[in-house]
Amino acid sequence: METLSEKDEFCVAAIQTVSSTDLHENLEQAASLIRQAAEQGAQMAVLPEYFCLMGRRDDDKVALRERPGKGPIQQFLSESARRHGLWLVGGTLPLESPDSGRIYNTTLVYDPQGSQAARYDKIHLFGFRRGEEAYDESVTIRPGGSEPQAFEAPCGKVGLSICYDLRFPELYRALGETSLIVVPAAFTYTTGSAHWEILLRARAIENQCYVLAAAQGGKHENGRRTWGHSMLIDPWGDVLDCLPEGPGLALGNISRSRLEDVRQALPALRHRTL
Ligand SMILES: NC(=O)CC(=O)C(=O)O
Repeated sequence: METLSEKDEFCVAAIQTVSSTDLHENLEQAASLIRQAAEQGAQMAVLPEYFCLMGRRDDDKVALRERPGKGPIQQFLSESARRHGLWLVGGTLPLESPDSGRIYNTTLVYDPQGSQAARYDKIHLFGFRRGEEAYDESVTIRPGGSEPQAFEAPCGKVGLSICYDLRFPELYRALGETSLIVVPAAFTYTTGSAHWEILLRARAIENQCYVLAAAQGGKHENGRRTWGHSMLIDPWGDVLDCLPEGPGLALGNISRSRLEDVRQALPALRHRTL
């Protein structure tokens, strides 16, 4: 495996989708964007939360649940990683849980050979109520255990998190030092316009690492509107690329020397006392 010490830059892409209520249509959209990412040199691609379904009802995703290691969504992810020879952080998909009416909202990671390299079940479940807008993920989703999850890639350690997790900085501290944090997400238009970029940049600055966030972004068939603004942020907190709305990519390089420069100039990670 070629690592960053041999070659300083590792190209990553956040894929933004506007997913519909149709699984096959969504997989086709994802397939085309993964191909575009690979053609533009991405060695790792991240899909957004719920890339395979933005259902009309909250429990539509429960009907789509798969057993670990089995099912069309997992097959699609594994084959896509292998076909394009890239690391694929598979957004989220519904995996069965011990509860009858609830699923895990899970990120699976595949290596360039198509083998599963990591699994993370969303820990923090979104709840929001204001005016007509109301969300309560805990009705259909069982929270994951409190263990943070990461995997090793050629760019170094990659920490996993999903959407609403972004509001809980203790999760990222618990991951330890990472080169990159990935955030598949589907932030609402309301909360995203207020908080999304600030939260992402804060996580990059306080953990002195790259943050790659892949979002849903646009008006969905189910009436929802998501904020989009998929982006790559560097360890100084600068936004390297951002896609405001619509399907597409935010793309850029992870550089070991940039990570080291920021950590050396401002050794905040070493100054922690708690
Ligand atoms: N949709 C989410 O899980 C989170 C969100 O929109 C927010 O935190 O705001």
